[in-house]
Parts: sequence; C-alpha cells; structure tokens
Amino acid sequence: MNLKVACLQIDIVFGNPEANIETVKKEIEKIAAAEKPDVIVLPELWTTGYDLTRLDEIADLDGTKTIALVSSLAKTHEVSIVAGSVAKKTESGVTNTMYIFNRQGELIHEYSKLHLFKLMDEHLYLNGGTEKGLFQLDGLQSAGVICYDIRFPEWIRVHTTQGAEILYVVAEWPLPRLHHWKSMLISRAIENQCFVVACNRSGSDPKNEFAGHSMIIDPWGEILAEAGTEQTSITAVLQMEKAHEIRKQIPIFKDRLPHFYS
Ligand SMILES: NC(=O)CCC(=O)C(=O)O
Repeated sequence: MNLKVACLQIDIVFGNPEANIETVKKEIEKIAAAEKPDVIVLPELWTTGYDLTRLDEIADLDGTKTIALVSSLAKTHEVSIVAGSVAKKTESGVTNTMYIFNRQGELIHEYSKLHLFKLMDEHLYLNGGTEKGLFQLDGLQSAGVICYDIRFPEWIRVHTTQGAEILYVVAEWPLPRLHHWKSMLISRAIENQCFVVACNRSGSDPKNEFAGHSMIIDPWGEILAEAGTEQTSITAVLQMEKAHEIRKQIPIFKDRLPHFYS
C-alpha cells in the first residue's frame, strides 16, 4: 500500500489565530488540489504560535473551533489531516493538543504533548498530557508526537512496539538546534524502522527563529523530501511494503530483550 503525505510548513503569525486560520485554509485548498495527498500535516501550535502569556485570550476552549474547522476542511477536500497542535483550554488548564481527522471529517484521536519544553516556558503555562498518540489513519497504525517529545526515544518506542509504522511529528523547532532536529528524526526512523513525517514551521517570533526543514524519512533513514527554511510544502509517497521488508531483514522488534533494559 502507498500513502501520499504532505507537510504544510507555514509561517505562523504570533498570537493571531484568525490570520493563521486563513493561511491554513488557503494552503490546504492549494495542496489538496495540486497534489491530492492522502494525509496533510500541520505544525505545532499553528493557531497561536508560542504567545503563551496571552493563552487565556487566544487558546481554543475545549478545542471546539479547531475541531469544527479542520473537520470541515477534511470533509470538503476529502483528505485526512494530522492537524498539528493547538492550545486547548479546559477547566483544568491549557494543553498543547494534536487533533487527527479522517477524510470523512471524523475526529479519530487527540494527543496532548507529554514532555513540556522548559526552554520555551511551556511548563509555566501548559499542562502535560497523559495519553499515548496511537491511532489508525487510512488503515495504517500510526503515532503522533509533538516537537520536544522526539528527544525521548523511549516514548516513541512505546508507540512502535504497539504497532505504529508511521510517526507523525509536529513542531516549532528553533534554528540553532537544526542539527538535533534532523539527526533525531533520522535516528527515530532507523531505530524504529518506521516512516517519519515531520512538519516544522518557518519564520520567527519575538524570541526564536525557526528551522523549517520539515522532513519525510523512510524506515531505512533515507530522506524522501526535505524543505528549506522558508514557508513551503513537501510531499512524498510512503511505500508501506518497505517497512515490512526492513522489519523482516533486520527483525529488531523480535530481537529486543526488554527484561535487560531496566
Ligand atoms: N517546541 C518544542 O518543543 C521545541 C523543542 C526544542 O527546540 C528542542 O530542542 O528540543
């Protein structure tokens, strides 16, 4: 089976959900018409950016607006959407939450970022999630994680030992650590023998310049597509058979010895 995926590497306007929603609507329409992908992926915190001090004003109450909007975009363009993440406000606080929709516009999973990134003050404004990012999209076992989560290979492993063959990563990853971003994404693909579809943002905010370089990587660690630093989109076709062949050739999931690992 083949799956065509697209990452929308947009420049997010700081603290301006209306402007960012307009960009996303336009870019989804454009890429859906031009490339007809099966799945479109958006970056982390794509409605607000890291405007954490104003979350009370601009976070999405229970994710209601985001869910209605992205559900309708998925249905209209008949495309599955890994809708990056947004700041979701609840009675107990705000989470950095990813929503996943199938092409019928149904919300099939939500995942809140587990590891909060202190260097960007997340721990001061956000609550961490408590659930896994495992879901089935287009009939394929998949997982979704958010930015800093990729520094925790043990968290990714929880998902791949439970069957995930595609790892979706959504991010606002700064330029000074571009080398870490690329190296860790390639490593996560090789060590888990899975596809990695990683969507970063471009542009800057008052504190950070972001790296762009969204990447689509196969389970052998080969880069199928990579963006530069500017606003753009990338697409690639995932040949799922490749993951199965590699997992047969070097059967790491059978050869693991977890009783030695703690
Ligand atoms: N938004 C994030 O989680 C950024 C993570 C990051 O920059 C890192 O180096 O890790």
